[in-house]
Amino acid sequence: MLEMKNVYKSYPKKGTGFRKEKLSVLADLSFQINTGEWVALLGESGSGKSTLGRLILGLEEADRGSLLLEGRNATAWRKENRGQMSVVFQDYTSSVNPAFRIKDIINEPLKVSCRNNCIRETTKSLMGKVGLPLSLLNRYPHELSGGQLQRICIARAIRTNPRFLVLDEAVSSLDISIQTQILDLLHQLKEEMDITCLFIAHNLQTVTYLCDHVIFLNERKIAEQIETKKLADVQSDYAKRLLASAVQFNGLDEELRI
Ligand SMILES: Nc1ncnc2c1ncn2[C@@H]1O[C@H](COP(=O)(O)OP(=O)(O)OP(=O)(O)O)[C@@H](O)[C@H]1O
Repeated sequence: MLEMKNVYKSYPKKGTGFRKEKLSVLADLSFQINTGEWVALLGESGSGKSTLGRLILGLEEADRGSLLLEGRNATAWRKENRGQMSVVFQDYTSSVNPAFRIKDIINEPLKVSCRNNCIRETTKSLMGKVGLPLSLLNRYPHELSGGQLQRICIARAIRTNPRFLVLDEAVSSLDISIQTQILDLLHQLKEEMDITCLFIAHNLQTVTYLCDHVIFLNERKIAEQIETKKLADVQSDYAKRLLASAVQFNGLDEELRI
């Protein structure tokens, strides 16, 4: 479905005036995601995960390297497949227009992808799918809880029945019990929909629940890519360290609960 080859990305360094110094964020990055796979992208804060997501979504351009979607140049693919790639961001509040009613927020994607053949869901069935009552449709975003609003963002993301979904820390800012509900919802969507997903995350547990593969991003490069069920066999020092800290944390958590 997606193939990234030798991609480089940098940003101008702030405060360097005319010297035009660059901050290199991704360097010589190559990986692929097969159709139907859910792949987690794990890495420390600032390691370039969201930048990578934005390159895939076409919100930013790589300095060099190539990105293919279903074997086609990504820019051409996106033009030909409007509504077939969507995203859910971490910050559900800023990703909706506060002046829009919920029904208009959910239907926003239809404005850009008006090909009727990709619209298979009614607003009603979509609300059922994300587990929300129809009575919310006439409300405004500030009248919903964080968990409800993130469900609305998910409903909007799947409005056009996309083939590729980017979840950029989509559960990170919700409290634990709501996180669990949203993860269950995503799990259900994974079962029901024919969708390929890049799941950008910090938390290893969310990843093991949802994803088939894990990519560890470290120091601008991919440290390792491995099947989730083989996580115990990671080879790179970075992935080993990240796993060890997660296991330690969970152990502590268990102790605290007792
Ligand atoms: N538009 C931008 N201009 C300049 N620098 C940027 C820009 N976007 C990101 N960066 C820098 O690029 C690096 C990677 O940022 P990015 O947001 O991709 O990391 P991340 O792994 O998603 O972090 P987090 O987990 O904290 O969200 C950071 O050092 C960040 O400050």
